[in-house]
This record gives sequence, C-alpha cells and structure tokens, in this order.
Amino acid sequence: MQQERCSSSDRPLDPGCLLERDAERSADRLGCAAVDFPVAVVLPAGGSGERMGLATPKQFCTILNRPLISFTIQAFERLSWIGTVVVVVAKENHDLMLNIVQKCNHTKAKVVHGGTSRHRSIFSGLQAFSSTTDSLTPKPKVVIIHDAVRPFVEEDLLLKITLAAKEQGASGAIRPLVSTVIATTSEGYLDHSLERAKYRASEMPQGFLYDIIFQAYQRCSEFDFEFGTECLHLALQYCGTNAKLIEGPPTLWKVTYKRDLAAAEAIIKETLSMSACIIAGAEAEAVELAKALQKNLNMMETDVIQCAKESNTEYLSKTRNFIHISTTASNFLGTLDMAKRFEDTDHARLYPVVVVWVQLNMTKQSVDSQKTDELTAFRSLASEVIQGNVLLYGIQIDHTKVPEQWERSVERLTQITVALIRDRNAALTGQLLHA
Ligand SMILES: Nc1ccn([C@@H]2O[C@H](COP(=O)(O)OP(=O)(O)OP(=O)(O)O)[C@@H](O)[C@H]2O)c(=O)n1
Ligand SMILES: O=P(O)(O)OC[C@@H](O)[C@@H](O)[C@@H](O)CO
Repeated sequence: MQQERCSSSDRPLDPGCLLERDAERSADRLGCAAVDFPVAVVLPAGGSGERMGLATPKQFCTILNRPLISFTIQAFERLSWIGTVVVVVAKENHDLMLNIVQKCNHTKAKVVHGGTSRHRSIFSGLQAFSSTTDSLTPKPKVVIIHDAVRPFVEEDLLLKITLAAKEQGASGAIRPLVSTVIATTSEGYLDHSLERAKYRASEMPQGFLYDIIFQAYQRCSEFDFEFGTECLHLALQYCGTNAKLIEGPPTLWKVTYKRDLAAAEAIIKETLSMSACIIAGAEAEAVELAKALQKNLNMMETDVIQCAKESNTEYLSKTRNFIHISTTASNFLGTLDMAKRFEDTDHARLYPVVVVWVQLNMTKQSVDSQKTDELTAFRSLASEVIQGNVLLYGIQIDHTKVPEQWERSVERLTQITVALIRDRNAALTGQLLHA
C-alpha cells in the first residue's frame, strides 16, 4: 500500500500560510508578544517577468485559480502583528491589482505605482508611508521588504528578521549557494572562482528600520537605482548599517522561471493535501469503511484529522479536504448540504475545498433510472458549487463480505481519493468514479 513519497521530515516546510496550525497560531501569539512596535511591508511587484517568458507578468500568474501575488500577500496579512502591506505594481496593472485585492479580500493591502527598476519600485513603496502620525499609512518602525514572487515565507523567519532589524537597523535572509560563483574575462573565459563556502545567496525577506532604508534610498545614485539588486548594500553604503544575516528555509526561493511556478504549485498542492476529514454518519458499514480508509490514508501520509459524525465548517481551519461516506442515495443530501456550506467561506475563497462523496453500495439492485437521476443531480451540484471554489467528486464502492475483495476495493478507494485531493483537478468534478 505504501506509496513512494518523501517522508514527512523531508516534506517542504509548511509555507505557513495555507492552513492555520496550532503552531502557527502560537507563533502569532509569540509575534504579538515580541513585536511591540509598528511593522509594515513593501512588496515590489512592478516587474514584467521577462525570464518567465509569458505574456502575463509572473506575479499575476495563477495557481489553483489564484494569482501568485495573493499567496504572498496572505503570508503577511494573516499575521496580526503586521500592519499595512504596500503592493507596488506597474501603472498598467493597477486595476488588475485592485481587483485581486477585492476578490481575495486582502484588507491590509495598499496598491501604489512602481518604477522602471526594482529599487525604484521599492522606493515608491516606501514613499507610500507618511511621517504624519494621523495619516492612514503612518510610517512604521520596521519595514519588511519582500519580493512579491516569493510566496513561501514563514512566520518564525519574519519574526527573526523583524526583531533583528529593530536591533541592528537591517537584516536579511540568506541561503547556501548551490552553484559556485565565478568571474569571467571580457573574452568569456574563466578569470577566477570564489570560494563557495565563504559566500551566501541573499534572499528575501529583508527588514529595516524605516528611517534607515528611506534615507539610504534618498542618498543612493542613479546607478544604484538602475542596476542595483541589493537593499542591504544600500543600507551599508549610505547609512553605514551592517545587516544581520539570518539563514532561512529552502522554500524562500524567488519564482523567476516557468519551472519555479510549477514547483510553487506542487508545494501548495502538497501542503493542501496533507490532511483530510472523514464524515461517516452512524451507519455501521459506513463507520467501518471510514476506519479502513483512515488507516490507509494515514499510511499514505494524509493525516485524517477527524472521523466526524457530521461535518461543520470549524474543520475548515485545519483542512480543506472532506470525505463524506454514505450508504444510500438519500445520504447524498448530506454531501449536498456540506458542499453548499463550504461555498464562499473565507477558506474556500483562498483555496479550493475538496469534497469527495463516497457512495457505499450495499446492494446492486439500484435501478438504472435511479442511477441516472442521481448522477444528473450530482453533476449539477458539482457545477454549482465549483463557482464557490468547492471541488465535488464522487466515488462508488461496492460492499462485500469477502475480505480480500473488500481490502482491494478500499485500497483502490484510497488511491483515487488521494489522487483527487492532491491534484484538485476541476475537470473531474461531478464525475462518479468506481473503486
Ligand atoms: N521595475 C520592477 C522590477 C521588478 N520588480 C519586482 O521585484 C521582484 C523581483 O524581481 P524579478 O524577479 O527580477 O522580477 P521581474 O523583473 O519581473 O523579472 P524579469 O527580470 O525576469 O523580468 C518581483 O516581484 C518584481 O515584480 C518591481 O517591483 N519593479
Ligand atoms: O535581480 P532580481 O530582480 O531578479 O531579483 C532580486 C534579487 O536580487 C533580490 O531579491 C535578492 O537577491 C535579495 O536582494
């Protein structure tokens, strides 16, 4: 049954913004306790994404029907100790960005126009804050600068970056170099190589005392604005502030090429598929199937967080995958009720909620007309709830008292369920598959 997957210890760290975890909530409490000064964010998102090679700038490319930039904004917005998130976009993308803010309910976001380079965009973002205290966006004590195309940023790193910036004036995330850095001659030959162990890749987020980074941008040269790529350098060069460097997790990378977008989608889908809630009602056969399915899912590293008699949206903060087991067609109404309740909830708005209706056939005598009616009703419900970001799938499984047959059926049911949860493919919604 065991399916090859990275072990839970190898799994990418939870990007931190997909599911509220107890750890996340306690970290937020930690953040509130440790951060007793105003913190704001500037997300440069004014680029064109040339290296991605798509017509749409990469920050607006979608993952699970949602623009990449929305995942990044949410990674900050969900933290109560973070205030305004200034999003810096090209003028031509202003309305598009306002639409994303409205659709995804990014209540902390403030949209401003960027410049012809990343540094110019960042400076525009910093200028959105005002030094007058009664302003709607008063200047913060610490400002976090983070590329809008780095969607995976965890709270504990943000806390470290923020506290270090408060103490040292500047801080930045770093990662070990993967490739060795070399210098080339003008003819394209090797001039020399750097000792890789002595160097690190500068990543984001970076944190600054607002006054320091604002002053650095006021003093920097046109060359810096045009060709510079490192905010930490500006703080050192123009304010004499030496940034504290903090090593971050592997998920800090910047989405630059198409492969990065595919990797980001894979991480988000994997994170969303880590848990599920099984609702089985009270019928003995359904409860028996729920227990067998739970055992198999746990073996495939999908943690079953609850085998509930009835579902309610409180589980939505812990998982976005719900498996409803019914033994007769009439219980389809239970699935209908669940799917309708999840529609347009805050959670479904940000990530598609998967509802898998498992129909346990106790007899094979259901007449074809009943099956046809049922399938028609199921399909129309699926096409309705998908508008509210609920993906409704169906799987039939025939009950049998023959142990080997039953075990094989449950294994097939598990594999189909895991595939549906992991892939979240809209094309399969409304289908009644057979385990
Ligand atoms: N004039 C610019 C250029 C870049 N950025 C932002 O800075 C971040 C990192 O820059 P990069 O990865 O280089 O983005 P692009 O410039 O869009 O990519 P490319 O160089 O491939 O065109 C991105 O969020 C990008 O939108 C910006 O705000 N303003
Ligand atoms: O040069 P790009 O605009 O692709 O990316 C900017 C990166 O250089 C920057 O995000 C980090 O290196 C930290 O400064």
